[in-house]
Amino acid sequence: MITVSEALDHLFALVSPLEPETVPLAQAGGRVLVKPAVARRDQPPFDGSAMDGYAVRDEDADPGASLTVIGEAAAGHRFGGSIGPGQTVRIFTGAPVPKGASRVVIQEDVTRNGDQITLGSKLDAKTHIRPAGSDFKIGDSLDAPRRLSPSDVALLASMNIAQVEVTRKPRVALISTGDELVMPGETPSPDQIIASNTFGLKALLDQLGAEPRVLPIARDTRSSLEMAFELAEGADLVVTIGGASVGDHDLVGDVAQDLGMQQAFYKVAMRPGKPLMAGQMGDAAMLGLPGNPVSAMVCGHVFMAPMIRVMLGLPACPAPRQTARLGCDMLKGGPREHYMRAALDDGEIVPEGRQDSSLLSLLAHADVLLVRPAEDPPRQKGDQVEYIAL
Ligand SMILES: Nc1nc2c(c(=O)[nH]1)N[C@H]1C(S)=C(S)[C@@H](COP(=O)(O)OP(=O)(O)OC[C@H]3O[C@@H](n4cnc5c(N)ncnc54)[C@H](O)[C@@H]3O)O[C@H]1N2
Ligand code: MOO
Repeated sequence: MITVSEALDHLFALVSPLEPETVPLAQAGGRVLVKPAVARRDQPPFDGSAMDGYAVRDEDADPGASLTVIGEAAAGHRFGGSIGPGQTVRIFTGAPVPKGASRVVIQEDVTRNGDQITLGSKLDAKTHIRPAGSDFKIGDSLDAPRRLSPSDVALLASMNIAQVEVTRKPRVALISTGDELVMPGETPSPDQIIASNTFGLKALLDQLGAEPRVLPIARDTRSSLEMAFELAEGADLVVTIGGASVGDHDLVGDVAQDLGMQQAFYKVAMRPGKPLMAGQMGDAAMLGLPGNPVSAMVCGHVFMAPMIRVMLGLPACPAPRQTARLGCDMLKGGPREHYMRAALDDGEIVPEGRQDSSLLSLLAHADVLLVRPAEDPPRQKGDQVEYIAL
């Protein structure tokens, strides 16, 4: 059996960044920017007022001074003239600061009477002016590759970038396998259960920015599996669920190989997720996940997600790990790297008592996957341990 890290190296060799496409900014959130986006203007494009008040010359900004209001500057409407000695312009937040003014006195510090104002006895030291280009300047850029956050999208809009080049979404075909499965909402026979991890993986793929397609469930026969692989035609990644182990009805690996799948590996020294397989199938990468619901979901986070990130043009990295303080003692670990459902509370991590790979309810309640290396020695409360956020 190979290690998780060796398996990831094989998987990264099976995928490469997809081609770019251009999308309107309104559809750019969550997509991966392909090349740096360069600002087409300065922001703000003028020295602007940060407050509602009165624009004044520095020389006139004395406590108690009386000034004459000669006009108004509002957001979108500048005052065309300039301010001379003893003069002021009524100004609002976002308006260009008139020529001659070097500060804005907030209206709370002013008494107005007709076109005369009197400055208060205490003025703050701030200019309340945002200099031109103080946010960004023409030519400043947002670097790529980068998954565009809501804040990034706002920044791009501000840079007057209406369309962006992003990586095409990876097309992923999800094939559930097994005579025991029915789709959610259907009526199972007494021996059947509902396909669950299929939909968990679909949600994960949506979140990762892929384009998942849930195919009809393949039954435990060669012909049904062959048909499912046929339906997966056109996918960049084909993900099968179940039928990966050594039982008489576990046919996925055999059928895939008969259809030309070049196997990269089978079985990984991890728990859960041991009977994982992967390979190249025509133009697509193939990832065969174990059927146990938690195994499939854990492999989704540990293997499928990093593959998708590479296809999106992001760096080839394992799922990011963080560290936390263990909240209890743990006995010696086993021979396989163990991904344990755990609670993380106030910086302290505590694994669930039960770790059977069929228990989805525990996965749904877990905050993180605590990662124990193979042959981990006994651990004490307070030790630092690694985890992957869910
Ligand atoms: N003799 C051995 N038996 C098993 C081994 C082994 O090493 N030797 N490994 C066990 C491990 S570990 C796992 S994991 C499972 C993986 O088996 P398969 O990938 O062949 O999965 P199935 O047998 O098809 O299903 C296992 C389990 O999961 C349920 N399942 C399958 N697909 C779904 C789905 N889409 N949604 C919900 N539940 C699903 C299925 O009904 C089974 O209960 O093998 C062990 N056996
Ligand atoms: O690896 Mo299985 O995936 O332990 O349940």
